[in-house]
Amino acid sequence: MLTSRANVSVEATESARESPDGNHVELVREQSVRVIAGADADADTTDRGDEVVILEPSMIQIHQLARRVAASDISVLLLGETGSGKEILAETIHRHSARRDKPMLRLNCAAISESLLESELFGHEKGSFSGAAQAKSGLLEMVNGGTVFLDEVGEMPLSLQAKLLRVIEDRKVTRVGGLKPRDINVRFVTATNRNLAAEVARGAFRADLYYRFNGISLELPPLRERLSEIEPLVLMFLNRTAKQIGRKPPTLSPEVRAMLRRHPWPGNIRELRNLAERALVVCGDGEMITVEHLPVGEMARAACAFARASDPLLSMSASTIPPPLGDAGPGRSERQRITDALQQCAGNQSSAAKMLGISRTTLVSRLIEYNLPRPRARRRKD
Ligand SMILES: Nc1ncnc2c1ncn2[C@@H]1O[C@H](COP(=O)(O)OP(=O)(O)OP(=O)(O)O)[C@@H](O)[C@H]1O
Repeated sequence: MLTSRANVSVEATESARESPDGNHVELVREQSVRVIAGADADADTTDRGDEVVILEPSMIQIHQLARRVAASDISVLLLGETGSGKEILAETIHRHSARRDKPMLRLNCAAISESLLESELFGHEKGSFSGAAQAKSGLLEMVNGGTVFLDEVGEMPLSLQAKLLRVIEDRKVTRVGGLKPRDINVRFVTATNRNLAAEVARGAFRADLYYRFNGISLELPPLRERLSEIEPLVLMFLNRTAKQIGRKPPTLSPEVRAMLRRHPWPGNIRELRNLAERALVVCGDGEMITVEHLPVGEMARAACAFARASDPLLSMSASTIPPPLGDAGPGRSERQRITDALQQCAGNQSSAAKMLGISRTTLVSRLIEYNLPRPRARRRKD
């Protein structure tokens, strides 16, 4: 059974509070951090024993497929944005494969130089290059019988791609500076956040190696398309960090919950984890996490850069709203002017943009930048 709603419970409590204007009492729903149950034998955890949250139907499907695929020896290519959980999926594949009792080794192809990458993969003989004081077996030899996880494989230099292809086809590896080919038996799981097919098309990645790696590809959706997982993930990270530093688990304010759902999470779960850990250390013990505990400016900038990168129209619209005469602070007044204009135009974005003297796309980018809710499109009456 995959990690499911059953063991990712979010406890909700309701409490009565005076409204901000003091005129009435309102019910406030707070979600408190769940107590993470001990991992059951079949639950998904990372190799470090951290709990993995998988709630979104698309994610459940991918992890189920990964487990099915794990049983065969087919090579698997994992696609998805940075921080979306490719390494965790690679671990799942290894753990559910017949190679589970052998090692799984990871190599980040973007993190080291070409020559080091080659000697890490293939090993080297003594004296084969300056600094090679000892002979060293490479990853492919060391992991024999197990799984090699090549992360960011799209960054692998073409010359090394050719050598690796040879190794895969011959199932033999020769150390750098050596002559003796050694038998190897490894399964490749590779990952990239690039469009590898496009890299092949532009000649930056070898087509033959791409087909070797891409026995089957699994694509992880970005976190912004996994809305049901955002809050449980935040709560899980908060709970974990609170435990580590001996704090009471905090709760989330309704504004924070809304903000977390609106943010596009360009850094995906890694970004969310950092944000949760930071929020916990800046808020008081057992306090509710409010917007003040979040790096709002940083989030807005990241959201804006993301919107620009994913919408060429936005990147072309360089116009800014001209500041009105006598403005106190440009950031605050611009945000306020947008809110006012939208209110006056009953949420009609085109009219509000006209009123502000900017294009509709600029208005949308400002809404994202200032973390303002986008008004829903109205239906025309026939
Ligand atoms: N479903 C999940 N539940 C809990 N934690 C997760 C989940 N997915 C990812 N994480 C955590 O988020 C962080 C990033 O995940 P991971 O390293 O697997 O992403 P990635 O896609 O391989 O990133 P990159 O492309 O940058 O290498 C890790 O700390 C990981 O433990």
